[in-house]
Amino acid sequence: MAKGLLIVLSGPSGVGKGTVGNALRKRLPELTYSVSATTRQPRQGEENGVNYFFRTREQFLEMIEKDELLEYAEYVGNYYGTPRDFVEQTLEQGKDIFLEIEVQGALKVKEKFPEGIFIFLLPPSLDELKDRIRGRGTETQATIDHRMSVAVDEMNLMQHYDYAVVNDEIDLACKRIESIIIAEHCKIR
Ligand SMILES: Nc1nc2c(ncn2[C@@H]2O[C@H](COP(=O)(O)OP(=O)(O)O)[C@@H](O)[C@H]2O)c(=O)[nH]1
Ligand SMILES: Nc1ncnc2c1ncn2[C@@H]1O[C@H](COP(=O)(O)OP(=O)(O)O)[C@@H](O)[C@H]1O
Repeated sequence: MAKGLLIVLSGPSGVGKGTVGNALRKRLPELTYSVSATTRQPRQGEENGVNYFFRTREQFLEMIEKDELLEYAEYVGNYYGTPRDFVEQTLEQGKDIFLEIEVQGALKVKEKFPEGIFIFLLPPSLDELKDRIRGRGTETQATIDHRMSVAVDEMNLMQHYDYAVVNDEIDLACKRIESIIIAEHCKIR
């Protein structure tokens, strides 16, 4: 049986990865989504095992030690990582798996899965990006400034990706991602 496709959506904080990822879940319910582990505190409405596996720093370090993570990154003071077994089992079953992760982690996944499909989500402009981070209301001014400076560095890594998708409108961005997945399945390998 052919293996599934590993699809990675990445891009700067606040660009809309979570929003587009959630919209995609509704449009493409047959796609399997990886749930990451993190040491950050749950935000209102977030559920353990659904949005993230919320873990203590000790638990996370143990996952690293046991090599249970496909990749992990420290991002704005917290750890985030992709549980390895779930990704590998999904691909072995011939199903596609979708990861929504930040840029450092995506590049580590690329080293292990160069055949993956790497999609970079872009904001319509940097001003719009700042407005989105601020508008979400989850950040203080200091973390907004930090996230913006990280975002500018992250944009420079776009060249390592296969596709660039502008998140101007959520529906359009989803349609572009859906089209990429369809095209990749039609590709002669
Ligand atoms: N490397 C890596 N990054 C992740 C993972 N899960 C989530 N992220 C990224 O971590 C960053 C921060 O996530 P979060 O705290 O939920 O904030 P938000 O995505 O900016 O709302 C985002 O860029 C996520 O895409 C993961 O498993 N590995
Ligand atoms: N296409 C869009 N147009 C307008 N606002 C958007 C769009 N996509 C996302 N947003 C808003 O931008 C903010 C950041 O989105 P989020 O999904 O949390 O980003 P990320 O996961 O990349 O950090 C949220 O307030 C979200 O509602």
